[in-house]
Amino acid sequence: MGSQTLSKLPVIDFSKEDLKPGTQTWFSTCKEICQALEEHGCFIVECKDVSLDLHNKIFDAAKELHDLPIDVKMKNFSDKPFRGYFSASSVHESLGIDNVFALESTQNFTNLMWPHGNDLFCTNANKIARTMIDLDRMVIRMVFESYGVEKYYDSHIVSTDYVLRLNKYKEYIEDNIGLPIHTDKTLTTIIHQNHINGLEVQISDGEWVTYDPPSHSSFLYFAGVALQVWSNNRIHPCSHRVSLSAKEARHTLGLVTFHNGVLRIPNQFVDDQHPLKYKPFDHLDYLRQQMIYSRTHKAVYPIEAYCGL
Ligand SMILES: O=C(O)CCC(=O)C(=O)O
Ligand SMILES: [Fe+2]
Repeated sequence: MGSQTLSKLPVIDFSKEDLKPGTQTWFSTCKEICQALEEHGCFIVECKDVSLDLHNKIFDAAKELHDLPIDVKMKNFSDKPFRGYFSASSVHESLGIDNVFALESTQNFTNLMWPHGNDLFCTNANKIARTMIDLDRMVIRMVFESYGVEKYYDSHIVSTDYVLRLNKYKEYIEDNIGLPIHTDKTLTTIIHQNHINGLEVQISDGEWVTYDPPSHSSFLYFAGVALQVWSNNRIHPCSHRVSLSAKEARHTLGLVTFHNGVLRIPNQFVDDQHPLKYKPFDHLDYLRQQMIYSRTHKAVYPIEAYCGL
């Protein structure tokens, strides 16, 4: 953390005092965000909202969670994809707090994991989730304003589901693949990590770049496939992976968002140069079909095959 070298990933500063709707800083930041999403599908955000104390406490709490017995962690079940416990490799484990916008969900999750309660976990998970949701909403608002579709912002937010994932990658032993190369099947993903690097992102010229957060208040923002569909292909998710090399476990928090219902492409994205690329997109159905497809074909279900025109 705290690399002084110039980042190859765009870094967007959200800590400026005058970053308020209508200001010059707001407009220039909106432009930077859309450029970053169109060019790379991701960017680093520097926030001012995460204290070092919260950063440390949430990762202590995440460690305590992952130290629970496996049969307890597996109680974190959901019939919807990407919401409950899963393990993507021999060194990876992930739990999810579904509908994390509601404090009650974090309380229920905490009580499921610790029947005698764990206030420290609940309070800090709720705090970091609120920060990440606010960040996501601000980015989405800026994206909608930039493309001149702000009238759809409120209904879009109402239809967004927020899930907080708590990921652990074991220390490096022999297999260094924490998460294989993928693009996110979400609408958006925000990653916050402890002091162990490992997330690598493929930028637009094909180069793989390690995410080295500038501070404890940094986040990596990713566009998912649903944002690609929504933007009629203006925005593309980028490939990324997690590689392990450290002798210590890597912990990350991921706020993943999904569209609840059918996502339609705003008319503003369609013209002679940009013909309509996709049918209305049912995100949950796509995730379910994607899981079935990947099991039978051992490959990702291409979005064009699912709902391309
Ligand atoms: O944990 C990380 O660093 C990345 C996680 C990720 O890529 C994902 O959950 O899709
Ligand atoms: Fe990812």
